[in-house]
Amino acid sequence: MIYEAVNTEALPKTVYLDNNATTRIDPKVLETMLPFLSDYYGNPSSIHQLGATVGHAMAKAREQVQMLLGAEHATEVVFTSCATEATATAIMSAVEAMPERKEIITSVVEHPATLQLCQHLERKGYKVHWIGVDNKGRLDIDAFRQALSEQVAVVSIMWANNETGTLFPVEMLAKLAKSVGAQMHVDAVQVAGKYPINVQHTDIDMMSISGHKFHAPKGIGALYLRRGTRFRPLLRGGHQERGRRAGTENAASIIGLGMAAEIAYHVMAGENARQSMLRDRLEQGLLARIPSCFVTGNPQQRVANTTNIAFEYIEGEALLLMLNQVGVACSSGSACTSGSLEPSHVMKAMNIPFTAAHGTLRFSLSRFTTDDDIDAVLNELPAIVARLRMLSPYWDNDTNTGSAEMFAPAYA
Ligand SMILES: Cc1ncc(COP(=O)(O)O)c(C=O)c1O
Ligand code: FES
Repeated sequence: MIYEAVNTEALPKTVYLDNNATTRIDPKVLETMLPFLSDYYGNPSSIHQLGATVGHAMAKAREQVQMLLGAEHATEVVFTSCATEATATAIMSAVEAMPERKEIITSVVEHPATLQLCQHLERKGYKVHWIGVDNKGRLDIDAFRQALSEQVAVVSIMWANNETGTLFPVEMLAKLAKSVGAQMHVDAVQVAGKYPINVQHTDIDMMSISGHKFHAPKGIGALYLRRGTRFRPLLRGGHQERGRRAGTENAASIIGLGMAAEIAYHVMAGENARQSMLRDRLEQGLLARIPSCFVTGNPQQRVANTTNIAFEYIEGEALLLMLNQVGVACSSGSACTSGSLEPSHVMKAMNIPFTAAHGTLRFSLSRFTTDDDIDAVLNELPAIVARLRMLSPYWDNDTNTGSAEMFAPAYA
């Protein structure tokens, strides 16, 4: 036997609250894709019927994504392999298209796709203005204004933070960027499909989105590229995507992304109302049942599906493992940083105390989240937190309170 199929029957039923890491593919999306993984295998660049069929389906997908983003033209949508590629394309294009400008503005709470690239460019000699946030995760707008000058090639700021869901006022920031002639790139990965976007009526030049965050497959993304934006491709080669992204297209995933965009567009308003009710019930239920915990980020300005809660004096990793044992999947910090013992860069940037930053859990909902999922967490988590606190050196079981100084008077 060449391969062994995964036995999905063996998978336990999961209460899946990790949708900011990735989402399940919507069955309708999968159904739309399947013919393009079997019968319709032509190359969309070919002249013959088999290729043209794929080309037509991709054109429809481009229009579906155009609609989700509120773009003026479908040709402003460039399909990429993921949002990381879209972001790299946007930032590298801006610095290459305007070589006389040697500065970049970004924030300290970006996803590693942006952070790591900007750190790389810093090592290459670019001046990067790292804009900080306050303890609610709100961007320091004064620092942002001060960093603006005609030396800035690109401003790259996320719309919603993947760990806390906190929204940044990117439309206003885009206006400011435009006033100095800088290009504006927005990482809209955690907003697309969850929050209305109408890019046409903004000064945003470029925007990255990722299919797997809204029920399309992993490994497909798109870059919105406003018509007239000075541009240099990251991948050079064939003429695909009008020369803006070479490489034979991932046709089936593009078609899946289109369908996911169309579904999200239609269900968004209702789902936002439904998910924010579920999210608030989860949040308020946990805050009421568990002492010494608090919500991080800005509850007044955030996407509807996310809550990030710090459970003080215990370890997020231990919480995750124990939740996993009872079939609940969520995450601690962001999936990409969870291999490290350091608290996430987002928690550090908000100055969340050490004893709380280590115990943060992110619950992120989707349109597949049910009332029962919320009940499962409300039923299981209080006892898990209590059990872990009994073992915590920072927790006093007599008074049922914690303290950073209890056993470790000096921690850095
Ligand atoms: C805010 C944000 N930006 C970018 C990415 C990267 O997306 P992709 O996995 O498509 O490269 C993610 C996903 O983890 C994200 O949450
Ligand atoms: S790669 Fe998944 S949260 Fe960043």
